[in-house]
Amino acid sequence: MSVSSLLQLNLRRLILILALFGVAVTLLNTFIASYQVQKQLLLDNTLEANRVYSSKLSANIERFLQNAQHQLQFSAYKAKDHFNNLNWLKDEAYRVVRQDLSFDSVIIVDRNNQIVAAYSDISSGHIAGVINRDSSSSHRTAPDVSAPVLSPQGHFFIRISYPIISDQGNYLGFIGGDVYLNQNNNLQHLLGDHDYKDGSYLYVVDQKKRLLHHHDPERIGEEVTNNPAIEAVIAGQNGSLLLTNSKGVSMLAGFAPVPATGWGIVAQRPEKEVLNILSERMEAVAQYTIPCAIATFFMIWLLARVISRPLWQLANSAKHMDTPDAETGISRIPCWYFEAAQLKRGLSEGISLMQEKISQLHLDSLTDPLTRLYNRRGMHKIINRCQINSGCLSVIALDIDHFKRVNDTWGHDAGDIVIRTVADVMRDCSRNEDFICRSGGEEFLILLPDTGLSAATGLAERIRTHIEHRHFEAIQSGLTVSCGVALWESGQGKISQTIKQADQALYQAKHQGRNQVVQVITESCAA
Ligand SMILES: Nc1nc2c(ncn2[C@@H]2O[C@H](COP(=O)(O)OP(=O)(O)OP(=O)(O)O)[C@@H](O)[C@H]2O)c(=O)[nH]1
Repeated sequence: MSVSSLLQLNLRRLILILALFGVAVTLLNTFIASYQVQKQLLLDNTLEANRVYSSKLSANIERFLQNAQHQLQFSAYKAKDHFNNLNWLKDEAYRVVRQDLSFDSVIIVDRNNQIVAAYSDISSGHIAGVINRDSSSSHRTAPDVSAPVLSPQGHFFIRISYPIISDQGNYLGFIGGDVYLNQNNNLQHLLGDHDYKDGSYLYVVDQKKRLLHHHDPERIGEEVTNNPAIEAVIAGQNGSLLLTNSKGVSMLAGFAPVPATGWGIVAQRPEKEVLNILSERMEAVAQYTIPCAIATFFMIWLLARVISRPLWQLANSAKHMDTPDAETGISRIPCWYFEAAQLKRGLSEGISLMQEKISQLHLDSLTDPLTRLYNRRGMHKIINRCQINSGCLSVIALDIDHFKRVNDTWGHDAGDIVIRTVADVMRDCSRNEDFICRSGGEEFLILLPDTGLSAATGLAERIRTHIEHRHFEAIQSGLTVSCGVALWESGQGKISQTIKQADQALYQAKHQGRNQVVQVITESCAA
């Protein structure tokens, strides 16, 4: 197949190109729409999941702090009755630390801010000292959660304290429980119990934007600035947003404040991790879509073939419209849809009309329009055909006598009617297989295949007699004809020679007085 024929557009290729274009655009649209929708969905879901997670954690921390305060409240209530019993106070400090993992150390302080009892469960065993409760403060009698404090050992902790009030309502001191932010305690369990496999993590900041909890221990205590999530959460907001963190990584952050402490909890996940999931999903979409698209394209290719086939076949048949079996060929083409069927009908009608016209033209070219007898061209065709046949052929040359007088007397139109009537008589008297030709104005030739001289002469006589006794309406009278008859036998020479002989015999008949038949005597064939 040449390059130019490959580049040539046809219906099948046009349908295929259209289908390919349609399938590609649809696929692309599906992909883009699916990508955008899924991306937005994943981002929104992740943001919401982080917001919910940080809110839940915030509520748990609040509950933890309330529980811790309840514990201290109970101890303060008991301690008021034993405040002068140092052993009891030490046992109480020990009990509070050891009864669960709420506190890492406990101190009991008198009204002069002097520690009267203490117990620590952390490895270094230190006591952070009296902090954060100013005895002159108006808050001295209220329960309290301190801001994060850096211990002399460099560890952040908070102190939850509860005042000890005597039955008379006098302030005796307070009991304080320290919770270290890097120790094995309940608070740490709440913050640290997270799965970081998908890149998610959380951190906690205090009001000074310092990191109190972070999966990277090196960053604890670091002050974080220019982080919109931190700014929002320490302002007491609960929400989510897409941000770029201090390392330049795009993060999906959800945040919630802890009202009791003013802390902010931020749970976040790298956007890249979410987009990785999206890529995997899009690959899955492609895996489902592409085979379907290929199948669709294949179906369209098949359909294009089926649609274009009748048109191809009709076009090919139209190239051979002039052949006799063109119409049959077209009628066999299956046209299963309306337009092709219409085209087929149109072609069939066109072919039959054209063939009718061709036949008519062919007939017209061989016949004389006045008499519908063969003209000279038709006559030569017949002679050529007869020439190659074996057997014999008789020739009658016939001429209307004194026809000039008919024209002169009755006019040319009447002359035409006479010529037509003579032709009809010749047709009526001869056989179907005989050929009657109008060889000139009022001259005729009758070719009689396989007919001997006497039979031919008999026919000529019959015609002559018929005309002699006929009344011609157009000229209000009768007329006569003269005939010359000759015989041709195969191997004898040319038929044209025999025609000349018949003409000579006719001339002789005219010369002898007209209205007679003269035959050329040669060796006759069987009549
Ligand atoms: N009406 C009519 N006349 C024709 C036609 N063809 C030839 N003629 C006339 O036929 C006449 C032939 O005349 P001539 O050849 O002189 O022969 P004729 O008068 O028949 O005399 P003879 O043949 O000797 O008997 C002419 O007058 C032609 O004009 C035709 O188609 N129609």
